[in-house]
Amino acid sequence: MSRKPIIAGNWKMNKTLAEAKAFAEAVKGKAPSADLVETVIGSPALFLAPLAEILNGDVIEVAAQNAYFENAGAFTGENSPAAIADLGIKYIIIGHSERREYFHETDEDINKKAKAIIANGVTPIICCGETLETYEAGQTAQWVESQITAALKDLTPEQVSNLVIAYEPIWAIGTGKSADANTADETCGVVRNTVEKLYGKTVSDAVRIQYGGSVKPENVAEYMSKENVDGALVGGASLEAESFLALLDFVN
Ligand SMILES: O=C(CO)COP(=O)(O)O
Repeated sequence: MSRKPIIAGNWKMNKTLAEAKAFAEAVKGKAPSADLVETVIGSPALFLAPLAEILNGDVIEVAAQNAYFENAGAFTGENSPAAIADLGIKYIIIGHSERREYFHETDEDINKKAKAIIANGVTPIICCGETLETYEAGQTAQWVESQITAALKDLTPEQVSNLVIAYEPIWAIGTGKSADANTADETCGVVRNTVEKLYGKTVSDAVRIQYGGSVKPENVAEYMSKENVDGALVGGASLEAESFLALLDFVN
């Protein structure tokens, strides 16, 4: 089964407008062919429009880092999936552990967001992952299975086939302490088996699963060599243009 690799940067709450634009100008025209790998920049909402404009026609896609689950209304401070879709944005990251922890997002919210995003023709990148405590208690598989089952509730097989899921162990995010490639492969395998149990093998063979947590140019190829790892969701190492582009070198 060959799934197209997908490398996505997640800038989190970093950069000014000038820095975001300079980054886009620096990477424009430099990513490998979209036949080999999909390349995505996850930007704060403020910079989505200028990034989409600079990268219009380039192989690099832009992703939002969040969206609300309503298309309009009295929801001060939120951004709708409809408005994000209207900018030509292809992906929206949802359920990141930082959103779950600091902004109290629940599995139910994430499921509603997934549905609203898909209804607007955008692909969600749905994050899951366990705390250090859960990992050390040997409960990772049950935890991730439960998060994924809740996030996918009521989605159709076709919708799930087109999704991207990111497995990000919380203990490996921004810590420099990455899960080793076999552990990442094993838990991405748990995600795939969960999808298979819910939707069957055709769907689980199609869904793309990223690993995230201290991925760098030096270790990305090892993750990408694993059966169940189809991509990476990268924080720190996606912030500088040179390092971001170096994450794509594994295709050569
Ligand atoms: O949370 C992450 C990406 O969403 C991972 O962040 P780091 O790559 O900085 O560990």
